[in-house]
Amino acid sequence: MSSAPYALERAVAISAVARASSVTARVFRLLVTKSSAAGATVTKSDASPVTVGDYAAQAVVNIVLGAHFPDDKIVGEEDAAELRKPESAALREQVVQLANEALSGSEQECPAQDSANKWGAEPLSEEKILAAIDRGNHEGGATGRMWALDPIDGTKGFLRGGQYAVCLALLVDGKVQVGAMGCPNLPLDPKDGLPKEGDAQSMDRKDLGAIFVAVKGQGARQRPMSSDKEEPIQMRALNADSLNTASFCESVEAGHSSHGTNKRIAELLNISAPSVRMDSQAKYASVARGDGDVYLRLPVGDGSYQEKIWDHASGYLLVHEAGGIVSDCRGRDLDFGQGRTLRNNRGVIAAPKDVHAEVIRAVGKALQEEGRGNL
Ligand SMILES: Nc1ncnc2c1ncn2[C@@H]1O[C@H](COP(=O)(O)O)[C@@H](OP(=O)(O)O)[C@H]1O
Ligand SMILES: [Mg+2]
Repeated sequence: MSSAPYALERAVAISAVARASSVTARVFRLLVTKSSAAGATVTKSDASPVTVGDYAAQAVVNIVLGAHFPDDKIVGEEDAAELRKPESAALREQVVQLANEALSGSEQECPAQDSANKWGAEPLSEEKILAAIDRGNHEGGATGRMWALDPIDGTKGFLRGGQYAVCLALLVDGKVQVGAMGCPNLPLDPKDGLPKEGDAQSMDRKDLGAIFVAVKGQGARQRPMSSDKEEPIQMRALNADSLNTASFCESVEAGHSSHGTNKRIAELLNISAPSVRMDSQAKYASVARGDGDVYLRLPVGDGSYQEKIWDHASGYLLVHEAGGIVSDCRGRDLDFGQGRTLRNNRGVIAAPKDVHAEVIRAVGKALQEEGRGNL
């Protein structure tokens, strides 16, 4: 193991994300109905895949973290309250089984050196799995060590067979120090193109699945889901003269980010390429490796929605370490030390560092035009 700062945290985060990503990919395959016919569509049988996948992935990550860093706090999206209800018995059983399967996986499947299985060789009891899920209920804050976890970010993408991400980040005194993101449906090489959503054959492509990892001050890298061959990644370096050649990405969901405002910002910047819509923090990974350049997440309506720290922490560090800046729509740094939400920020803008200020000027102008200059 390297002696670089946060080397152990980095390795454990990769391992946790790899194990959790294998759970989510398995859940998708088990619980959706899928025909093997060419071009067949994937349709989900009900809403349960995401629930089972979320809980099992959060249990796995929290158990791996707990085994290595028992004193660290965890701010996770899920808790086990629903799962503990008598009527959830069947769901609970699936979660326990899936989590135990992922935790017993061999080192080959999860090459990040936690094969010692510090949680023990025996399957964990139902109560231990539920308690592990509930370890994610920390309130966050500006002091100490804590992990932010989104076990399935981009729930809607997951259900559609589109993009989703398992996102984990270590915050120390409110600053992101380590970020790891598993993107099971993202091609390793962007030239291969995104899989067609919901297309069974496309989902079985062997070139899909990447883990992105960054440590503050040590750069950003990507690696395949199933090997430890890492490559550095970098944003495209844009300047004022080339900004009009940029491409930008945004959420698929019109309720999560104002598509109209995003479009106007692109117009103001003379960007003519249409937006790329993608679910989850895979957007951060995509711009961090230069598939696209700018990520626009302009709030809808009065901007009262508070973004969640687990929806941005790992992506924020990836982009910073790949040569970019991530801020809110006024250009303020994201403040991860305010609890479970980014309550001091509104919206999110990620761009290469030399053009970020220019993008923020266009954001301000577009919001003024809409009478939302006070956001
Ligand atoms: N009104 C809103 N504005 C912005 N983000 C929202 C939102 N409502 C939900 N979200 C968040 O948007 C995330 C998905 O991001 P994206 O739209 O980029 O795919 C969701 O994460 P989950 O899918 O983990 O619930 C959810 O936390
Ligand atoms: Mg999320």
